[in-house]
Amino acid sequence: MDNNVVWHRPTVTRDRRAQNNGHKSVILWFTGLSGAGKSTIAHALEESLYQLGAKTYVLDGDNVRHGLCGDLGFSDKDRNENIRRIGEVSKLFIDAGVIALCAFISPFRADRQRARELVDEGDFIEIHVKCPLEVCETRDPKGLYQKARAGLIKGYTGISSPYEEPENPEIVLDTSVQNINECVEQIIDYLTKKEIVVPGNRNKSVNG
Ligand SMILES: Nc1ncnc2c1ncn2[C@@H]1O[C@H](COP(=O)(O)OP(=O)(O)OP(=O)(O)O)[C@@H](O)[C@H]1O
Ligand SMILES: Nc1ncnc2c1ncn2[C@@H]1O[C@H](COP(=O)(O)OS(=O)(=O)O)[C@@H](O)[C@H]1O
Repeated sequence: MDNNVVWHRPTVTRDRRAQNNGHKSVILWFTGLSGAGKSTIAHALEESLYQLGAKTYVLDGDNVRHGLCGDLGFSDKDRNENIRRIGEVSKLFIDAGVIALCAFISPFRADRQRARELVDEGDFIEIHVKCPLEVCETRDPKGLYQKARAGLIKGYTGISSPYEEPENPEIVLDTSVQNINECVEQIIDYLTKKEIVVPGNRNKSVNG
């Protein structure tokens, strides 16, 4: 980085924003196979958090790849860059006081670890959206597994490209067993226990 670029300290800090918002900001990082349910759960959770009055934003692989990451494909290198950019963007979101819900396959442990290391401990909550490949393939909401099996998509995660499961995620959901509401409840319980949000207390600050 250019040595002549100097960080400018804001007066409206993340702590002040949290006080104003009545909740803290964290990164909820959903990782798992395509079709495991990352986007479905992230959007359902966002709906619940929105109803609690929380400021949220979903960053979703399919959407982000239309814009910010529209120049990237699915080689290992492009996936590294995809997750690097999303890590940086999520960091800005939490600085802005927003709960960032990131739904990306993010198949590589090292990429997720790098994203985690961009922020302070406790700010990055890894959620493994677990689901057996056979179930994801049966769901196949976009018909892409079928195309991958037919050899029409090269390097498809779970078929011809690896998925590295998280070793120590903060939260594990098994969408072959738990329904969407149960998954959302489990995350809200976690956020409540960690005093990130205060359900039923829309306007009360969590920071004092
Ligand atoms: N318990 C569950 N949780 C989440 N989704 C479920 C569950 N049971 C069934 N589904 C269905 O599984 C599909 C999951 O698709 P979704 O797009 O959310 O997956 P994804 O992990 O975001 O995949 P991709 O990486 O391809 O975007 C949806 O059609 C959803 O309705
Ligand atoms: N080769 C591929 N591997 C995985 N997903 C793919 C591939 N080609 C297209 N997709 C689609 O792209 C989306 C996944 O994008 P990301 O979450 O952004 O992936 S990641 O691997 O870089 O984290 C899914 O909707 C998936 O169905």
